[in-house]
Amino acid sequence: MGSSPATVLSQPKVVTGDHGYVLEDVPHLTDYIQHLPTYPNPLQDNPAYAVVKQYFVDMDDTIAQKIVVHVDSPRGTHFRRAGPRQKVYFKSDDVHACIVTCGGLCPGLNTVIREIVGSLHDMYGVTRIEGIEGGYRGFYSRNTIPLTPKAVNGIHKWGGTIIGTSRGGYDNKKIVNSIEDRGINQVYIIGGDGTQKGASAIYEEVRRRGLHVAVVGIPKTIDNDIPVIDQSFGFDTAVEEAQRAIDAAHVEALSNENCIGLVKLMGRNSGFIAMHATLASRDVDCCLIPESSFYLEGPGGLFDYIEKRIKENGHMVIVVAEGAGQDLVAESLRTNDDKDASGNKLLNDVGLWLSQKIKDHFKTQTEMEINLKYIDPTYMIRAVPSNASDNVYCTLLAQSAVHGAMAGYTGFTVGPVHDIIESIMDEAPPTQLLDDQVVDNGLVTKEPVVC
Ligand SMILES: Nc1ncnc2c1ncn2[C@@H]1O[C@H](COP(=O)(O)OP(=O)(O)OP(=O)(O)O)[C@@H](O)[C@H]1O
Ligand SMILES: O=P(O)(O)OC[C@H]1O[C@](O)(CO)[C@@H](O)[C@@H]1O
Ligand SMILES: [Mg+2]
Repeated sequence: MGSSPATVLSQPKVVTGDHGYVLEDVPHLTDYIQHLPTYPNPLQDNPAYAVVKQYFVDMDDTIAQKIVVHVDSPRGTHFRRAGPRQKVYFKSDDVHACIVTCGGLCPGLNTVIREIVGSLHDMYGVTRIEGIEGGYRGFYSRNTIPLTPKAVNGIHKWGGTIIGTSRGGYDNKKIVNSIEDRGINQVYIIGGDGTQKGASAIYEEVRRRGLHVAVVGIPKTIDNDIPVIDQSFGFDTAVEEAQRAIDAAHVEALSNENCIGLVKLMGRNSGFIAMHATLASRDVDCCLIPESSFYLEGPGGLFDYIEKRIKENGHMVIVVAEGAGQDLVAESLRTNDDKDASGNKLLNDVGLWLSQKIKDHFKTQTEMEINLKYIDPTYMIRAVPSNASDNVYCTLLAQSAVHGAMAGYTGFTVGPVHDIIESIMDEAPPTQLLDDQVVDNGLVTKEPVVC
């Protein structure tokens, strides 16, 4: 087996075809290692799959990013479909896999860990799987945790991550040295935008060294702020959990005179949790999100609206995403330039600030006496185990990641596009709204489809 280490950053693999067809392909080990041996996929001998007629994904299957088209639209961007391939680029006995979780907690982390272990073990007969403890820094500062099917059996019922997580501590050279020294050849990296930027750089360094190592990212963010994919895992659970806080705020608001129930929900740069929880609840009068600015005073301002709703209804419920109104908070509090260990800007507490502003306004500017009940369930919505639908989703993601690595793909992430799981080039996902999302009256919505 010959290898030729690449000296420059890998180029995006883009394949074009007729009628404006574009395939954003994912890197493969054979892009930089020649003459890699292949093996038949052991799944073909697995009795569990004997009844399935076509189990393997056709090598040419790709999925269109946009499914709303016009008669003369170009075929547009496509992604490679994830799933098991007929040929694999690792002998099961030779696989030495590791899993790491980084960034904030998210429901479903343990399910993904469990299902990576289960897929590697049950589908491919892999027995050497280790957990990297406490995020990226664990690669070079901690011992690994052996992950067997028995060790991970019940963990999908628990919140958090059994291997721990952290922010900061990213050292590309030390991490890749550790991968090389330990003889690890499959790296599963579960985390958000920061983590995936780190994963992409790990892939580049692995490639530069010409290593037979597959690097796979599994996108995680409770904020659901990843473009391209339909939804991130744990989001459904978080929205469900947020309902409890909104329900409590509504009960308080209903039961007390002139009462405002105010709930702050997670969402640093995006209001997806706040918006979905609002749409699901139907008890929320006003939802404030980072994507849409608002103002407090004067006609059309928030105070004006609160006064109107209280007069009409005797109560109201407000949901505010943690990243909303940061410009306004910064005007009245000191500018906060603090950052967390990963370099993320630390936000001012919009919930407390808004509570105080509303109370002050009604006390000093109106005759109306109000009651305000503030609920901050921040960590409660992400420290819970994943719900049933997230569990199924996490399982599919984990299986797709394992199939992709076994098939020799590397430097990619997996995620659903139109409910079909794709392999997507591993590059930093920007945290911004997609083209087909519209902002209207403080609410962000995906463009509706009429069937
Ligand atoms: N640009 C980057 N390059 C390399 N590593 C990074 C980069 N940004 C962040 N990291 C590393 O990735 C890890 C996780 O980053 P971060 O704390 O920002 O969480 P995240 O993955 O974005 O998840 P969350 O959704 O919780 O924000 C940290 O160890 C951090 O040092
Ligand atoms: O307090 P921590 O653990 O840094 O995490 C808080 C952040 O994590 C997130 O949930 C993203 O994972 C953000 O919504 C939030 O700002
Ligand atoms: Mg992040």
